[in-house]
Amino acid sequence: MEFIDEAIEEYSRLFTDKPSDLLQSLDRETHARILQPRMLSGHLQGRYLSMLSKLISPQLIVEIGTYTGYSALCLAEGLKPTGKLITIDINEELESFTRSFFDRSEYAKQIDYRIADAQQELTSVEGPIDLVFIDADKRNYAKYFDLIISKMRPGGLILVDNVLWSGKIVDPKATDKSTNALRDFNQKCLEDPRVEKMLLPLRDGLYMLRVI
Ligand SMILES: C[S@@+](CC[C@H](N)C(=O)[O-])C[C@H]1O[C@@H](n2cnc3c(N)ncnc32)[C@H](O)[C@@H]1O
Repeated sequence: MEFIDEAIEEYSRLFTDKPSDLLQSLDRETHARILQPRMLSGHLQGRYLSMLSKLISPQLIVEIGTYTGYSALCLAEGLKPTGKLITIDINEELESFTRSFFDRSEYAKQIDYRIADAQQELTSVEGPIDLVFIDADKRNYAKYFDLIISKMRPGGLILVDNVLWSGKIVDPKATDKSTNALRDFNQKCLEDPRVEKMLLPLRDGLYMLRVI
């Protein structure tokens, strides 16, 4: 399901800053060479992540689900000069492709790319975390949230991607495990008094959770 009319989306892209040459190249190469390129955040969401990160000016960003690194490079644009971005992905087959783009970026020294299962890796990440982007396996979103919430800086931001799941979230006929897990996750966040919440219908749905 497309949430926004294609012409409106195209107009929005026209009136939004273009991604860097490196990001445009990463987008093209991912579509040409890597399976499931739809997973890449893309132009509009990427610029949104970059702008939020610049507003926060984070010292520590944690990303769960690197894929080919598009969102990581967007989020890194807002890092403090001494800041660090930890990005975790379980898929070692993407490592050399993704690392080659990180290495060519001006943020190369600030990006700590880890090939690991996020649940295990997150236990060793120390806070305070200023900004989190959860964008991995949907069925474990609640576990990721539980693992990071106590490490967040008060006022920090947790962003969660795909929470509308191509519209399946509101389709009563959709009862697969990922859809149900996302419904439970969204409900859990709604009921959690530790976060302010805003579900933004950008792309596939971005849940914005500000830690109180
Ligand atoms: C939607 S993609 C991430 C897209 C990326 N954030 C972007 O916007 O360009 C999801 C990624 O999560 C990774 N993933 C799935 N299960 C994982 C796990 N248990 N631990 C770490 N990464 C996982 C997948 O390998 C995949 O690359």
